[in-house]
Amino acid sequence: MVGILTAREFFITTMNNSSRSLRRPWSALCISREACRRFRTLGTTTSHVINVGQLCNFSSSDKDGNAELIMVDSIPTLYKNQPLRHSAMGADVNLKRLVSKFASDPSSSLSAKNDSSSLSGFTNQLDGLLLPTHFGKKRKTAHMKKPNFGQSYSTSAGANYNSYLSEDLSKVKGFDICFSGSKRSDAVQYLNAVLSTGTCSHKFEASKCVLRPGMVLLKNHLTYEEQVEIVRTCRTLGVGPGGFYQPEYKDGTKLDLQMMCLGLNWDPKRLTYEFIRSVDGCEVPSIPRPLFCQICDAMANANRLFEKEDELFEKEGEDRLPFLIANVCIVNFYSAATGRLGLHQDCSESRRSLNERLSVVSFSVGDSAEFLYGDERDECKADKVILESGDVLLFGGESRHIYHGVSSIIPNTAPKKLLEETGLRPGRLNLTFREA
Ligand SMILES: O=C(O)CCC(=O)C(=O)O
Ligand SMILES: [Fe+2]
Repeated sequence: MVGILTAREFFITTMNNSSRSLRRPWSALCISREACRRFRTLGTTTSHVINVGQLCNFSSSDKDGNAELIMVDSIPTLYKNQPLRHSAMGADVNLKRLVSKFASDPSSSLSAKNDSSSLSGFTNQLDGLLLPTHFGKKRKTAHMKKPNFGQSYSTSAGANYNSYLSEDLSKVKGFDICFSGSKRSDAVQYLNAVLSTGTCSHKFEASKCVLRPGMVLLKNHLTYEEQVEIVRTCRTLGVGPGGFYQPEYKDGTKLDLQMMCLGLNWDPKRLTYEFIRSVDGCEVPSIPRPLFCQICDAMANANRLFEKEDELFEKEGEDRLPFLIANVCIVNFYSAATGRLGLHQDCSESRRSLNERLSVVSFSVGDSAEFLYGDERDECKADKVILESGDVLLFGGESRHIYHGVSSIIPNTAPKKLLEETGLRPGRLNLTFREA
């Protein structure tokens, strides 16, 4: 039940009370920490304001209990008090339309008339409103060739490439998830060799399935363009301050992956979240706005699936995925050779987030992973699913506290086109979003 408007400094999200986990109708204007600070000092005209961590929600509802898009004064009056009349899952579509209109309407750019001087700092941030390019865009079916698992190639470039598979990433300083320069051309040469073998299979039908109550896998949910953008964004952030590093637990054991956190930092030594990264004192980069749209889209899609099941089996909807307002994104890069993550529960989040069993949303990009999940910390008893590039996995509600982990990365399984276009190293990028 969500629509989202991405601008440079804020986004809008609405839900209605058919989202049972939420149990109250609301609509919200959520803004970045920086804008939020300004907002707090401004006051608003909305019925009530709730502060959730670094986000502000402004909420109200119409008499039917549906969400109403309430704009605060700094937002153009154009859509003020326009009720979103919709039933259940139509909300996101309507709001997207509304939001597109809002974003494309020249009269919606904030005029000085409406602005008190104290608002101008914030309203400046609304200039150049941008809708993410993937909004409402039709999914393209990619026809890409893909090698069989474990296939080996005997070109000299192939040999080079395979040697990167066993590269010891702990020695890489300022870790770059992508190749550049001559390494990149070697990799491309290798990929061309792979593509010309003709042994690759097609894939990429978007599909979805409920793996267990509260756990949904959206196959090939992220478009190819989104995957490219995710690699590029993570690469840029990853080489900067607060970027990728190889973390370790309290006992000094290193994790078999490179990690970077966005929004808040997760400290594997203390198993808590922090604003400043204790390992090196770096500030934590923000979560890039387009990712919020993708999370919301995935949540809405997953819950739609539950709704269908409910209709089919006349159930009451207790399997739904409680909605999160993500303020943390943990980005892991697993090398194809050694990347793994033992079975664990995600339990560093706040008591509220855990008690309400708010969903964790996970994006996979690059090589496929063998993902294990189950009720016990026992790999033998765990179920296994392959997560491929573009897949989105959600677990919340009844499945929020499952044990899960990555037993291995399957080499040579990333979409070749993605590797060619981005230079992504052999391995897998995983982004998990949570509400801390
Ligand atoms: O890589 C994955 O799919 C899982 C990551 C994960 O569980 C975590 O970061 O807590
Ligand atoms: Fe996890």
